[in-house]
This record gives sequence, structure tokens and C-alpha cells, in this order.
Amino acid sequence: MIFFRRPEEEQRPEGEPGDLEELRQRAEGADLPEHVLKVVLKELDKLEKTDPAVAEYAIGTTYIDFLLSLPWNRFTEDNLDLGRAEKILSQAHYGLQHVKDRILDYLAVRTLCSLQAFRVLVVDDEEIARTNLEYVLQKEGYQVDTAVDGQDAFEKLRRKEYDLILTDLKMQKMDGLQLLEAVKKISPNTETIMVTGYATVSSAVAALQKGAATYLSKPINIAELRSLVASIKEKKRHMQMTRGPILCFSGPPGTGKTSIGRSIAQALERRFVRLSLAGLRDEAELRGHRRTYVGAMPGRIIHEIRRLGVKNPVFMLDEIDKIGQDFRGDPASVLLEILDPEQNSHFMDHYLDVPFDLSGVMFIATANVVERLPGPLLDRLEVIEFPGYTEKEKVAIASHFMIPRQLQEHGLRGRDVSFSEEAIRTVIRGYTREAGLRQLERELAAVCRKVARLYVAADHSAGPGEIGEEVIHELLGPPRYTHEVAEARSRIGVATGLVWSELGGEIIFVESTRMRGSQQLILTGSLGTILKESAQTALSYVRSHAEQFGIDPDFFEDTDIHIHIPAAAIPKDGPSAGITIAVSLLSLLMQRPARRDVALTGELTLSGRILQVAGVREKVLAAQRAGVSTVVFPKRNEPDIRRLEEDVLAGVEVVLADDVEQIIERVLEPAGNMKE
Ligand SMILES: Nc1ncnc2c1ncn2[C@@H]1O[C@H](COP(=O)(O)OP(=O)(O)OP(=O)(O)O)[C@@H](O)[C@H]1O
Repeated sequence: MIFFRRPEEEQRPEGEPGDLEELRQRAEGADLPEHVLKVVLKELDKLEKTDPAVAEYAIGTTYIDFLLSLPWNRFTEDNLDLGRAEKILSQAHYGLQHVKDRILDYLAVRTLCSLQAFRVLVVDDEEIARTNLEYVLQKEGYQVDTAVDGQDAFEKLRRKEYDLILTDLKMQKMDGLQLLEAVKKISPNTETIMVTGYATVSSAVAALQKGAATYLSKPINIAELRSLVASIKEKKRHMQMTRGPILCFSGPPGTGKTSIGRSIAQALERRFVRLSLAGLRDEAELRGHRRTYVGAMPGRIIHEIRRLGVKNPVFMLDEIDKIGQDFRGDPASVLLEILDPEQNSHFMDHYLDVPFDLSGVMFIATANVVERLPGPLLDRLEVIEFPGYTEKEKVAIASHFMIPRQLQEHGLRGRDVSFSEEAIRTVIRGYTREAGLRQLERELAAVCRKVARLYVAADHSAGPGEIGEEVIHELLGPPRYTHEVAEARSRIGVATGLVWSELGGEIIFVESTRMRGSQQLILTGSLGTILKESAQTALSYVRSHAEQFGIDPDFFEDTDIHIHIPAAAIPKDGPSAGITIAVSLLSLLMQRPARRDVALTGELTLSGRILQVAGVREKVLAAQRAGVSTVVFPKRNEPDIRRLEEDVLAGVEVVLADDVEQIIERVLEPAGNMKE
């Protein structure tokens, strides 16, 4: 349910702020936070003395109109029904249990918080006053304890947490003000109401300055007391209920990050909005322009909040790892201000110029590579990994989720069309090469489109029935991908490697060749610095260990060596190809073909040791997709390998090694009659 305090505000067309009197009336009835109301009234006073013909007048009225149209106090009530949430999350998503569990945990915590009793401590040295207050508050359903003076209250507070302390000001031993000071130190989240006599109003002011929530004059008006405590309870509950975790979904494209974000919003019954940060060039796009010129605008965050009309949507910030390059301003600091729960309760948009509380927003960031994020930002995010899918998972997702959706979208539901498992597998293997599901969904849509056309062309007579492998080939044309590794022969100087990029794992081939020359190492294929250094390290390792491998130690004398990694147009970098380069060189120099179906990954040291690499799961999945039979990983990655599910390892043998020597016999075939 959404609480719209002033629905009539919604109907106001943008850019038509109305006259000053109308704005003033709207401001007074708008239930604005005090600091905002103050700014609005001050601005209105200023405008009253301004000539409506000058630009400042229009800027001012637009600004006030904007402030009035923000959802300062409007929010949706979360639906905390765990069973319902679980159903919604499962309805649209296969697997991803860890993400679903995280959301259900969150809902469970929220449910418990909402059921937690509100605890009040009544402090008064007069027994009759104590008992009366205790009676009244207990009748309201609060859990009430009493203390005879400040000292006693302090002791109780040390043993138990209270939401609220209702204390008399004048008491023996420790008085109300001293107690208030002590409370602020040991339990800063506990609110205090100070009860004062008529003669001590100035002390009440002192109490407010020291952090008391409010004060009540004696004799206490019971109705006033009830409403005060109720509003403090409501405020605390609201803060507790709206504070959300900052989740960061990380993984290759098309693995369900966005769509599960949508389901989370649906489960909580919150509004959903998605903002891609990839194209942002300027800090002002997030934080707004200062209100000094006519075209000034608020940033995208505040803009979206206003558009949605509630202050607690699920807000997806897509691709936070892509912000940064040629970004004017400091992206990390803006993101911190938006995403850090400590800071976002008073987010400062330059246009608004008054803090807006974003703490109720449930931010979900997404990133393809979280390692790119600055440390302080990463520190505050709860990263949830979205790994690539295995072929088995893809088949299940396609048949249970994507195909029914595509059939429906193409008007084919209930028209005798279905896909055989073999057909789905054919689409996955022959027409997609990805960790996620984007391409698969597009290809399935293409099949449905063509089937729809055939169906209509055939005069709606009958559906094609079950679509098999051949029909897929007919409709989509010849396969675009083959099992490139399994189907190619081994060559001298060409080694198969596994790398990891933001698109998931990938297979690469490192080619080496030599020719007469003058000890040059030629490197091509858009290699980055780290990759170039890996190549130099590999060459030095091979040169310094030549005799051990039966290679002529002077092989480099009158020679140039050229190392190339296709596809040349794609920039490549990273340390994990070191071992693959070394094997490619050894294959060349020992004249033994490197097995095409053995893929390697590992950082190489000058002494030939193989160091740990990242992205193990994605690399094994890439090997599976490409039809590699054996993968070589550094021994230090053994724990990562052990964690992999059976499906991921199906059909792939893993060899662990910590030194190049250990793998030579596994990778290089005997010297034969094959040519370079
Ligand atoms: N586990 C899953 N179960 C069912 N469908 C899924 C699953 N994962 C992904 N999909 C579907 O795959 C498609 C792509 O997913 P989505 O757009 O959420 O990917 P993404 O990870 O957000 O990608 P990007 O990083 O490019 O934004 C969607 O149609 C989504 O419904």
C-alpha cells in the first residue's frame, strides 16, 4: 500500500509552479520535514520581494515546486510474507538459491524487528508518579520497567536496552540531565523524554540541547504523553524498517542480475527503478547542478525518486564498475555518499541544496567485475556472486522459463509448439557462446518468430509440434559456433589457454613462431602491459631452463621470436596466460605439438612456478563450452576446484600443478612429423 499524503500534488503538470500564495499553502499542508519547510518558507519570503519578470523568480518558483513534489514522507509498506516472497522469487528464476536466501533472510529479520516489543524505562523518585506512568504505558502495550533515580536507571540501562527513557528532571543522586548525558554515551539510540516542572523550563531547553527527544511539563497530560510515545515509536520503527542492505550483484552479463532485482521489488511490493551508470560522464548527472542558472536540474537519483513518488523503492544502479573512465569529478565519493548507509540518510543533491534521506531506498548495485571498484566502496557493499550457468542449467532455464515466455510473447501459447531438449542443446552449443543467457534468449525468440510466420503462412492449420535439432538448423541457418577445440588438430607452437573477462571465461590460443633475426621478441594481438611482461618472463624462463628441456641453449642467438594471440582486435591483459605462453614456446622449441584439447591457466614465475589465478568457475565452464577435455590449474587453486559442483566439472579432467615441468608430458605430444 502507498501512502500519498497529498495526491493533488501529483496532478500538477511539471513547470507550472503556480503563484506564491498557492505555493505557500501547499508548503504548509505538505507535511514537510522541518528543515525543508524552513528552506521553502525562506525562499518564498525572498521571492515575494522579487520582480516576477526576472529569471530568479522563475528559478525560485520551480525550485519550490520541485521541493514540494518530492516524496519526503511517502513510502510503500513492505510486504513481509516470506512464503509469498519465496514463491515470487522462484516463479521467475531457476537456481540462484544464494540470492533468494539472502532476500528471505532479510525479510525474516524485518519481520522480527517489526514484532519486537517497544521498551520504556520510567525514572522518577516519587513512587506514585512512577506507578501511574507505568500503568498508563503498559496499557498502551509497551514493555515498561521503572527506576527510582538516575543512578538506578543507569544501572538498568547497562543491563538491558531501552527504546525510550521517560525521566523526571529533578532527582536525588543523579538528576535527569546527568542521566541524559550518560544515556547518550552508553546507548545513543535510546530516546529520552524529560519531564519538568513549570519552574524549570530553562532546564528543559538545556535537555533538548543535550539531545533529549522532547520534554513534557508537569502535571503530565496523559493524552499528550500517549501521542508523544507513539510518534517516537513510529519514528524508530520506520528507521529500522526502511534501512536496507546495499547489495552488489556481480557476474557476467545475462546471468539474471536485473531480473532478480525486479522480482525482489515485486516480492517486497516496492517500486523498482534501474539506472545504468555506464554512460555517465559527469558528477552532476548523479548529484545535480547548482541552482544558479535557468537550466539547472537535479541529479538522476533524486529525479527518479521524484518520478516514482516514494522514498523507498528498490533502486538498481547498473554497472557501477563502468563508471570512472573520463568521469568528471570523483565517482567513488559520489557513489559512497549514495550507497553508504552512514552517509545516505542525508544525501546532498546540488540542486535540492537540502539533504534528502535515501536510507529507505534498497540499493542494489550490479557490476561485471567488482575488483575494479575502489576499496572503500567495495568495503561497504555486500557482494553476491552470479556465476555463469552450466549447459544443464541453461537447458532447464530455457525449457521452464524462457520458452514459455517466448511462446507467449509470440502468440504461440497453446498452439502445439514445443522444443525438444536436443533442440535447446543445439541452440546453446551452435548459436551461443556466453556465460549468461542473453544470446540464448535472442535465438529462442528468433526461432519463435520464424515458427509464427510459418504458422500463419500455413493458414493456421496446425502447429509444428515438437521442434527438433534439424528444424533449428533450418530456421537459424548453419551453426555459428563449433566445438573449436575438440574438432581442431594439435599444432606445434600453438597452446590453448583459459582466461577470464567480464563476459565470463574464454578460450584463447597462444601462437609462437621463430625466424632468422636478432634476438627480438615480437608481441602482437593487442596485448596489455601485464601480458607483455608475462611473455618476457616466459621467454626468459625457457632460455634459462633450455638444457633441462633438451633445447639448444643458444636457440635465441640468430633468431626472432614472435608471439601472437588472436583475436587481434580485442585488447587483452592479465597475468594468467603466463603458463600458456611458456607451453607455446616449449612446443615450438621442442618441436612437439601442444595438445589442442588441454587448456592451461596460471601465472608463471621466472623459476617456472605456477601461481594462483582468479575466475576458476568461469574458466572451467568456458572449457566445457569449447569441448576441452583437460584443464590445467595451479595447485594453489585446489580449494576453488573442490568447491565446484559436479555439473561444472562434468566431462572435464582437472590437472593441478605448481611447476611447468610437471605438466609438459600432459600437454605436449611426442615429436612427430607435424609441421610448425
Ligand atoms: N536463473 C534464471 N532463471 C530464469 N531466467 C533467468 C535466470 N537468469 C537469467 N534469466 C533470464 O535471462 C535474461 C537476462 O537476464 P538479466 O537481464 O537479468 O541479466 P543481467 O545479469 O542483468 O545482465 P547485464 O549484466 O547485461 O545487465 C532475462 O530474460 C532473465 O529473465
